[in-house]
Amino acid sequence: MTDRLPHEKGFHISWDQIHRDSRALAWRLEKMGPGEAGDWKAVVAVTRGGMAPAMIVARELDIRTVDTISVKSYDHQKQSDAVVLKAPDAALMGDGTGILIVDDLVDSGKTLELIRRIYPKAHFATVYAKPKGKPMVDTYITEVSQDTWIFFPWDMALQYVEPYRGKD
Ligand SMILES: O=P(O)(O)OC[C@H]1O[C@H](OP(=O)(O)OP(=O)(O)O)[C@H](O)[C@@H]1O
Ligand code: HPA
Ligand SMILES: [Mg+2]
Repeated sequence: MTDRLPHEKGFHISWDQIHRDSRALAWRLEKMGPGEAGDWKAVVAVTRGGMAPAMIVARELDIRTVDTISVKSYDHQKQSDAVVLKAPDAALMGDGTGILIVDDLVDSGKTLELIRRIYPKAHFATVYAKPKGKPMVDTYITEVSQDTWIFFPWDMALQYVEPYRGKD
């Protein structure tokens, strides 16, 4: 979904902000992995929005094994109609143990619900979370209200705005 509904508030995130928030996510996830050192086996980005946060998390935590999962959800149909378009490496994933799955945000929770069903033991992390989707996330940084639409820097461009006093 790309259009903002009339009741939705806009929350505009700059590159600097997503970088800071993704770093904060990484620091929170440090030592939370399984095993003695609390390390993660791999980071899996939920494409496409999870790729920038996943890269920043992987860099901060020095994780070199990074894979992707692509989920397509069909808004006009039922939740169960979300499908995996591209799966990560099966041998790497197993049941998800030791795997850190990263997305930019959770909204309805539909995307992560599907991924959770496939990898029940994985750890799910997002930078932003809306209340409805929160039960699907293990770790997140900032909560926004359900009626907020988050605008990410990769979907925006700098543009001219009229001076405030010039508006009618
Ligand atoms: O919790 P949900 O209601 O499932 O929504 C959250 C998902 O929706 C957006 O991705 P989208 O499917 O729009 O694709 P994109 O990442 O390629 O932009 C966002 O990046 C999350 O992955
Ligand atoms: O608030 C949002 N912003 C951008 N993409 C999204 N996909 C679901 N919710 C959102
Ligand atoms: Mg996405």
